[in-house]
Amino acid sequence: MDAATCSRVLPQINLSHSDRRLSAGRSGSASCRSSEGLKISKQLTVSCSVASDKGNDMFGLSHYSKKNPAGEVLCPAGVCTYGGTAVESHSHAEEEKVGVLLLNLGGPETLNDVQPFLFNLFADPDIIRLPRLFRFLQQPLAKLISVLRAPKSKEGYAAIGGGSPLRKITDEQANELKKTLESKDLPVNVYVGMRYWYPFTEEAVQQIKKDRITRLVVLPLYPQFSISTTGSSVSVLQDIFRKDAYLSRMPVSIINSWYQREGYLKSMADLISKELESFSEPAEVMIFFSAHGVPLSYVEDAGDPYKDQMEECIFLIMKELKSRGINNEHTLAYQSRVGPVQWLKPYTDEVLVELGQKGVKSLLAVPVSFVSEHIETLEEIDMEYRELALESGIENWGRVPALGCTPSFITDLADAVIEALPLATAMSTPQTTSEVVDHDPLRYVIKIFFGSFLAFVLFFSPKMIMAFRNHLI
Ligand SMILES: C=CC1=C(C)c2cc3[nH]c(cc4nc(cc5[nH]c(cc1n2)c(C)c5CCC(=O)O)C(CCC(=O)O)=C4C)c(C)c3C=C
Ligand SMILES: [Fe+2]
Repeated sequence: MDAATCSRVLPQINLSHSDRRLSAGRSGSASCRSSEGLKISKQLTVSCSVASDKGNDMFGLSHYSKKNPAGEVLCPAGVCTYGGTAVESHSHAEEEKVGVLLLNLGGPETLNDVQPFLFNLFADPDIIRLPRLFRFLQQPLAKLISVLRAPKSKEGYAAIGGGSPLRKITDEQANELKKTLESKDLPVNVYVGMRYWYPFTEEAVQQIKKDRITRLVVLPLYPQFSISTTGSSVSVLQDIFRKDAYLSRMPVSIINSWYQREGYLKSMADLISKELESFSEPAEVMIFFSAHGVPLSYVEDAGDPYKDQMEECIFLIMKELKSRGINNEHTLAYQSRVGPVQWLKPYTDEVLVELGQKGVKSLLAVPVSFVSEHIETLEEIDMEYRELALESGIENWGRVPALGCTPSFITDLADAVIEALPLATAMSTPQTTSEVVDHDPLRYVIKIFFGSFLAFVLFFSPKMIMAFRNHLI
């Protein structure tokens, strides 16, 4: 187990752990924009908790925010600020130093990174959601699944050049965003914090603290909110912030989702219409939106707004295309399922086969849940799904590139930051009752005892093992 994996195993992440990871000599801090802090002379208005309520109501998603175990306002759509007491900026006399923190998933940079990266991913309780009783099994299970999954994942990463391009692309987006904000008279430091690989979110936050940032906008690079992506990254951030006196007082504004922004929708429509032109008969092309899936239980049991937001996003992109006279047929399907449970349907591979059988001859694949090229665009869509589509009778295949550093898109992100900045309030939250209860040793022993018994029955039943073998190897 390397230093990264080891530090991930620690149940409570705090800044001293990330210190250790930084000193392990990896290049994590390189991505943090730590240039000399830039200053804003104008005094910013500080918002109050009304902003978060508005965010929830606006999208009708307050059911999920109520489920936040810490009892905090975590609105899944729009800009979210913290419901606690609005804290004014650190000092009226001091000048603001604004930071923007881009949150992303992270990806293995070499084939040797693949298994520890997968371990970090499966050790995330927002990715494998075990009942409370089984939580202590999270890390052994993550180890088991990451080892089982690694050979298939390595094949995929080998096929796209031996590692994920995510870090490079996210760094480029950070640079472009910084330049664009500067051109709009907002000097900022832009930081990159990854959830499962370098530079980890903890490292970025460490740098934010060192740079004495006084106001922060958090921008997850996922257009739609899911518990498994933005939700997970924001939880990590909350954990770090609530344990640190300086950070817990810092005004923060989190942009939980931004799929409904006009600039994003127009940028997507631009890419789609441009790509349609490469077909001999553009009007005959089926526009095939392929989104990363999530297990069905996220939506049905946990109230994940991801599916609703995805469907609304597709509706809005198609509306924009229609306003430009593009009236092609379209469909939405979900890709990249992992493990033995049911995921959001319809599945991309099954729909491609059906469309081929129905006589669709031209198809344009549009990755829609992520804004960078990554393994699931470069390998899964460009190689696996393309081959499947051609075998199924589709003759003309195209794929829309991810937004990456498309200027109109970066400009829209910059506008989103500018709009979110005045809404920032302190993130400070007290420790929750459930966290306190977890420290009761008797309850802990009882949980371990019954949990082990149930886990043995469940995980080592032949059905379960077959399910993992079928899907994971
Ligand atoms: C909106 C985007 C994403 C959602 C939702 C999401 C949920 C999710 N993912 C897994 C399991 C894996 N994801 C993997 C890679 C991966 N996932 C996303 C995005 C979303 N995931 C991206 C951008 C990437 C690629 C990173 C890169 O290196 O390029 C992987 C590893 C690759 C593989 O083996 O297929 C796994 C595993 C789950 C279980 C999940 C929801 C619960
Ligand atoms: Fe994923």
